[in-house]
Order: sequence, then structure tokens, then C-alpha cells
Amino acid sequence: MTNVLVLVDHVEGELQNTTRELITAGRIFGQVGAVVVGKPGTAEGLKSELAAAGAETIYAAESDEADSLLITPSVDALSGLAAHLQVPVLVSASATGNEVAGRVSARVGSGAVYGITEIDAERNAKKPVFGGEYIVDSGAAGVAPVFTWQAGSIDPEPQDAAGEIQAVELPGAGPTAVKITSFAPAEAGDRPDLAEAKIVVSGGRGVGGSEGFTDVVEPLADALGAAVGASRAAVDADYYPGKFQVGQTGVTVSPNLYIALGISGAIQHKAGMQTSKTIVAVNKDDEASIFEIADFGIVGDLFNVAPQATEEIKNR
Ligand SMILES: Cc1cc2nc3c(=O)[nH]c(=O)nc-3n(C[C@H](O)[C@H](O)[C@H](O)COP(=O)(O)OP(=O)(O)OC[C@H]3O[C@@H](n4cnc5c(N)ncnc54)[C@H](O)[C@@H]3O)c2cc1C
Repeated sequence: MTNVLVLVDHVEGELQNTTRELITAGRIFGQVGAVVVGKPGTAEGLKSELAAAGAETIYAAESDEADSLLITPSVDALSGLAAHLQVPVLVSASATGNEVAGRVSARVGSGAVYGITEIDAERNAKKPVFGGEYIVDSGAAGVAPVFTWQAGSIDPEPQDAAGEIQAVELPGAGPTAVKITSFAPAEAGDRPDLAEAKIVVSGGRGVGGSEGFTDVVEPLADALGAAVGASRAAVDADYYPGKFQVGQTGVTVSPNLYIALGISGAIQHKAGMQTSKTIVAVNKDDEASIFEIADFGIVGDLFNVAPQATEEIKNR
């Protein structure tokens, strides 16, 4: 029996940590069914990890073209299962996950709530709004409400489960389906993925230029094994590439530790990092609004503070 469906995030068969979070959060409803969409054999490859994470059933929605049809196979698999089982659906609150959620909820005629950080057994969810200034209690009507889950909102708690695989048939691609004809993997580098990183070191306009990122922000990030982020002002000034922008129009992060270097703390920046567990800010303006949400604030020149921190961390 499945009491909640979770869409499995994987990259070419490599399980993403968000799935462990979704399974942990979904357990509040009872038994978790994990939906794997991918090429034939993907579910078998993920079976032991998903069972260890707590998936009772693994729905294998597999086809040779599953990876080349954008999100359509995920929507087909989830909406078919959700309509049949009539249970809530949990998906990551990524750009892809949010789009899947919207389409599934439209197909099954149930509501959707985006970017939640908590949910209870009665399907009441909490979600931060206005940059985390307020927490809204939200519900979604219908037999199979869809919720997108903000990464980093729960610590995964593995719990052995059966992980029994059940095949799910995917409809073939219709004539209007968009097909991906080739993939060119982005250069990932050695740092952790920004959205999933446990520690993020971000630089703002105060970093002063791309060399400030190379000489100050990146060394601190590397000493901590952290991802690097940037404010929009830093991105707009070409200090750092746009894919690293944190905030309302960038990536939303919720790491254990967020270090803001030379960032003023505009509401649009806070929107993407305010739920971080511990926030450390370095700013030479003691009235910068980033200090309102910082757990530790250092009023000082980041070019003095950050390199000292880097050296101290390296010496430990
Ligand atoms: C629709 C919309 C969407 C937006 N989306 C985003 C978004 O997703 N992400 C985002 O970040 N912004 C976003 N913005 C922009 C946002 O409003 C701010 O303009 C931006 O966040 C400011 O970036 P900043 O803090 O780096 O720059 P500034 O506000 O210029 O702050 C720089 C800070 O650095 C400090 N500083 C300078 N030199 C030093 C030094 N040597 N040592 C220590 N501190 C120093 C200064 O005191 C200052 O506080 C958005 C805006 C709009 C209108």
C-alpha cells in the first residue's frame, strides 16, 4: 500500500540527496512510493539506496526515450499513479519539480502548494514567503494534492523499507512532444552543487570584482568544502556567472551555514537564503540589513576578515 508518492531526483541514475529528504518528509503519511523515471534499469540501479532511504515501493516508469522528453514522462507517470492511488504527491521545489507539480495537479484536478518546508499528516503545509519574513499555513484540495519541497528543510532519516519494484507503463511520445536531441554536460568543477550544499559562501558587490571572488571568496569556500554563491549585483557586474546567483530570481539555498561577504541583504537576496540554519555576515556597514538576519555579524572589511578566516580554518 502506498500513502504518498515521491518523485525521485536522479542524474543519469545517481540519486540526489533531495530524494532522501522527500522520503523522510513523506513518511508522515505512511508508506512511501518512490517514482523513478528514466531509461530501463534505472530503478534497479537505485533500488538499494531508495529502500535504505525508506521507500516501500519503487514505481519504475522506464522507457528508452524517458531521458530525452523533458518532463513529460514524469508528468505522465506521476499523474497516472496519483489519480489511481489518490494520495498526496511530493516533488522537489526546483524549476523542473515546480513545473511537474503544476502539470500533475492540473491533470488530476487537485491543488498544488509550492516551496513548502513542513507538512503534517492532515496535508497542512508551511511555506516561507516574502523572503522568509512570514510563514504561511497552506492546504491543497483534491484527492491527490501536490506539494513541492524546498531542499534543505529536513535532515534525511534513513529507515529500511522493502523497496519493491513495480513497473509502470509510460505512454509513447505524442507527435507534439519536445525531444532533446543532444546533451552537453555543464562543467561541474570540484565544488558541491549550490542548491544542495551544506555550506555556501556568497559574495556581493562589496567583493569588488571577479578577482575578489577568485582571491577571497573561492579560497574560503574551498577551505570549508563549500559551494560559492553570488548576489545579483555581483552577477550583473560580471564578477561571477549567473548560475551562481542566490535569491528570488536565482537559486534558493538552505544550507547549514551561509556566509555572506559584502552583501547588503536586500529582500530579494534574503528570499533565497533566509532559511539557512546559521548565517554569518561580513560587511563594513554596521547598518547593512543582512545583520538583521545574521546569527554572527562581523563589521569589517571582507578583504581583511575572510582571508584570516580561511587561514585559520586551513590550520585546523
Ligand atoms: C525583481 C528583482 C529581483 C531580484 N532578484 C535578486 C536575487 O535573486 N538575488 C539578489 O542577490 N538580488 C536580487 N535583486 C537585487 C537586489 O535588490 C539588490 O540590488 C542586490 O541583492 C544587491 O546586491 P549586493 O548586496 O551584492 O550589493 P549592494 O546592495 O551594493 O551591497 C554591497 C554591500 O557590500 C558592502 N561592502 C562594500 N565593500 C565592502 C568590504 N570591503 N568589506 C565588507 N563589506 C563591504 C557594502 O557595505 C554593502 O552593504 C533583485 C531585484 C529585483 C528588483
